Amino acid sequence: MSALQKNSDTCGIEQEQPGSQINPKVHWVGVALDVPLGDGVFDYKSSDPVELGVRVIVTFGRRKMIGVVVSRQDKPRIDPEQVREIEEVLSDIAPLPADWLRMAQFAAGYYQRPLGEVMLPSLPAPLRKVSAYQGKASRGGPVARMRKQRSPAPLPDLTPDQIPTLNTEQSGAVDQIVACNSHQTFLLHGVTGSGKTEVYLHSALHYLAGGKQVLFMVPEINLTPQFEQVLRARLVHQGGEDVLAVLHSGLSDGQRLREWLRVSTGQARVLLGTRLSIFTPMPHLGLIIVDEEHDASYKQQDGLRYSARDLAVWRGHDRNIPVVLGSATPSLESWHHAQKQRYTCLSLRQRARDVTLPHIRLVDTRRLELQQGFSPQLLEAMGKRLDAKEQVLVFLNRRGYAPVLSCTSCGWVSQCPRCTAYTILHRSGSAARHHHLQCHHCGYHARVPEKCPDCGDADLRPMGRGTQRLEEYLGECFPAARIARIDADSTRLKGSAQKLFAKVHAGEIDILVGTQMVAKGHDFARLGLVGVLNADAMLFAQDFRAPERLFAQLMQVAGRAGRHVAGGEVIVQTDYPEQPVYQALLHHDYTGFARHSLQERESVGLPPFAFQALLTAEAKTIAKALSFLEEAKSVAQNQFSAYMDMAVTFYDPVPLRVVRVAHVERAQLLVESTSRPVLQAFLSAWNPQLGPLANQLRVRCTLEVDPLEI
Ligand SMILES: Nc1ncnc2c1ncn2[C@@H]1O[C@H](COP(=O)(O)OP(=O)(O)OP(=O)(O)O)[C@@H](O)[C@H]1O
Ligand SMILES: [Zn+2]
Repeated sequence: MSALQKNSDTCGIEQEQPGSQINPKVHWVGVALDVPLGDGVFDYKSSDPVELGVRVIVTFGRRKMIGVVVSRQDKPRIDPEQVREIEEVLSDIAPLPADWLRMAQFAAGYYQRPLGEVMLPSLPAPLRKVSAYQGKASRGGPVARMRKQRSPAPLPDLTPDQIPTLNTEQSGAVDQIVACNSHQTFLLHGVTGSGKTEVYLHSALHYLAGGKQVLFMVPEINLTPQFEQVLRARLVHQGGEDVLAVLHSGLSDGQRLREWLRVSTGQARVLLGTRLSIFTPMPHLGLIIVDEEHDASYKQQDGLRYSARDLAVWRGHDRNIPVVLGSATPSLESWHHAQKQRYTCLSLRQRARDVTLPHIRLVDTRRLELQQGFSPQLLEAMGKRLDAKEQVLVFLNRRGYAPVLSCTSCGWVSQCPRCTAYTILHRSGSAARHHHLQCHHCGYHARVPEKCPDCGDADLRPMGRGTQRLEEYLGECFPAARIARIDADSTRLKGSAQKLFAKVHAGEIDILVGTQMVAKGHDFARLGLVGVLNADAMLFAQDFRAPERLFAQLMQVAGRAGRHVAGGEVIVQTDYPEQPVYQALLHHDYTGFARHSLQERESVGLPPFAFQALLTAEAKTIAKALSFLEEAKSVAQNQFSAYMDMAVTFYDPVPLRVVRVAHVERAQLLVESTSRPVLQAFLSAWNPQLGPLANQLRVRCTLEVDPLEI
């Protein structure tokens, strides 16, 4: 066994106890390390007292690592002879504050991860890399190096556009938010274009004036750079040049460190960031805003699978400050909390500008002849809008040229050799060198075969369509129109999404074709018509959240139409116009949709009326994955039967919808309870058994709490 054993008992963060005994000669501490063992906290010693929250360099096994001191104890929990000395105490930044430590501890417990795996990855990379501190290149460490560098040139002083006067609904909402001087969670439910941003801004300015910091979370920043500019322009007048810091995954390590330091020292007062920003220390935090709170990107999908929105509510409660969750289509979880008066609902029912919500038309495609997926109605409406010099948005949530390539004589279809999935035909431009087949699950690339690999026939045809094919077809239909496609392919290069959106905003684009990237948040001024293709694909998905997601997506994309000029229209093509999702959309009826969906969820005991955790297994074969899950289930039923009596229930292990990805086969086991504390207690007991079992059966497993996709 290595010199460092994992602590046998659960090592939480020390609650400061006045007068607690500390050995005068040796100081025993618990250090959280990014190591997937036990609770992620390991014993070390020091001859000097060490503060909680301080970062230290230690040796773990044979490696040097940076860790965070999270506890001090009278004696170590392993043989004192085996405890190593802390090598270096890093004092280039202040100790991580107590509330940050508390939140990390909460997240580790709630999401069932070792504490070190929560803490360390949430810090900017240079602060957790030993090489940044030791060796020739370190030059005093990353913080000192950064201070020596010149600060980036000051940003141009932007004058804000005309600041609108709040309408009655907006000022009512702001009044309630700013009147709150303790914890309260507000659900700002405002229809698309109702001016939620102004409510956030006014509330933020109020807390800034009171000397507080504001955390403003958004699902994505790359897509909405103009929002950052607007925010900056509005804030500098109150908070000075340095007021805004921005954090998202597109920043370099150095940029991220700089922004993190500015916020955690209290210098920058507003942090605009994506989900990772929830873990930034903010000494004067006074308000948290979560825009588009329903957005799935608040949920991290690997490593620590946390929900930044849920942690925001926790943090607000812990710091005793208000939290504002805003959306035109709140998640059913948040809506349910509001219905139960746990959250305070603030409603904006009207659009802020003098326009109504767009008119929605369902085009029944059952008996229609479609041309490349377009109904005659949609094409005609597009023509009219273009003639009137308005912009048109065509929404299809599928990138690539066609979802599969197929042989007309033998029925061969293009399949990924590594996954149970088709390869997608990609074709940007007409030259054959721009054509290839791509797997959207594992990234596999292949050239397009000249003839069928099975029968040799040369007649291979694309089946179905993606955004590239729509773009091509629209070019033929509307040769004079300037068309832009915005999807993950067209925006791969850094800055390209910004450029494309800037062109749309500048009126240099007539038709915008895009995936869900174009659906959110954008305040297009000239967009008159939105056309939605192939929404039905999401209608009958297995996941019980699929209708909720579809409805939110349709409401959001529809909400891009007619925001500044009257007469906006949305055309949704469907084979199932009678479906409740479409009927609710037709009437812009979020409330009705939510009521109906919650009733349904309640009657079958699904979230938010139940709490779930998902155990996923990955193995060489599906049989192995399934047998691990069976074994895990029987461990639960045999060893923890008390929880089964307390309403913890298991579904059967099942293969994932796409079973094999990159040669790995996957299955899942869903656990559910009507009580969150009971589920939590059960998971804490069960989870430590899973790692050893998985090792034994040569399976990789992950446990996810509150999974969004099932
Ligand atoms: N009080 C107001 N008077 C006039 N215009 C306003 C007012 N408040 C906001 N606006 C304008 O209304 C438009 C929509 O506002 P905003 O983008 O904040 O909507 P939103 O509620 O965030 O919508 P979505 O959920 O669709 O993103 C913007 O162009 C904004 O400048
Ligand atoms: Zn693949």
